Amino acid sequence: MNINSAEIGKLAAATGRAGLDPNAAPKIKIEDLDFYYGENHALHKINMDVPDRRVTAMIGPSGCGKSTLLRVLNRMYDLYPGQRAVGKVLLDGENLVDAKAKPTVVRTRVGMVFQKPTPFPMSIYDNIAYGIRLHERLSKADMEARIEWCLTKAALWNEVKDRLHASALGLSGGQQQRLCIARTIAVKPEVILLDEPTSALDPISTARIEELVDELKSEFTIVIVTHNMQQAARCSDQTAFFLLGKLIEYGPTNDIFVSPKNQKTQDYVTGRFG
Ligand SMILES: Nc1ncnc2c1ncn2[C@@H]1O[C@H](COP(=O)(O)OP(=O)(O)OP(=O)(O)O)[C@@H](O)[C@H]1O
Repeated sequence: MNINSAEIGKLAAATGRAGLDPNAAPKIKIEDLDFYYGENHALHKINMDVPDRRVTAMIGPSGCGKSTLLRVLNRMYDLYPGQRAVGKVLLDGENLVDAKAKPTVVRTRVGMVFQKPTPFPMSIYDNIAYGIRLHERLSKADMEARIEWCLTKAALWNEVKDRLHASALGLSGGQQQRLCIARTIAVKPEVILLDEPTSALDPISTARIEELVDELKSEFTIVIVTHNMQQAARCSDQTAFFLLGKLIEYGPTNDIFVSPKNQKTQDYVTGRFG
């Protein structure tokens, strides 16, 4: 895609951003993180602070390690033998990649939404109740209240409230993705990871998800991987640019798009490579 840097700069500068409190502790502190797929050294000494209740975008060309880093943040790699992380990922000070941290607990605190909507082949209600029941025992009334709460947060309640017991597979792609976001929110995570959440969606559904991200950041810390420069410029407060498994530049989104310090960042955000 040919990207107009002036246009993206305007987008980045125009988005209302609260700015960071320099005294606030980061929600996630990544320290000297390396990651290996067997012999393949995919991430190299990543150091990065993810601010609390802000949107952090990860950008970079295919294969630079964005999804790998996202998968480290909720211990997804544990499901695959031979994959290992070395270093620290501190969530409020607790090292998530330490052997002592339980992956199931980590995944409750750090939820993930994937590229393609992945509803379970069951009702809308059960799609959400399923995850809640793994962690909590709620009365019927409390379960119903929780389901309404998370569907409202995911901007889907009005569209589905009269068909909660219909199959989730009957929803449109954009509605399915909002259901997946509702399902993630339902267990009250602290961090939400979004891996190219709109790449399978049409422009209207994409706009709704972007609005939703903006609303959700008042309560959740959000990390989004995107190939869409306009989306990163529109949605995020902080942007991290990766190349070949290394973090090249990280800072306020306006700076990354308008006045990057590194020539490689400049080349990427202006569409000169990648
Ligand atoms: N399962 C795997 N086994 C071995 N190497 C892998 C595996 N998954 C990814 N890699 C390698 O790790 C590196 C980073 O890949 P990753 O998927 O994190 O990149 P990415 O930036 O998310 O790319 P894309 O934008 O295409 O999704 C690449 O060199 C890739 O080939």
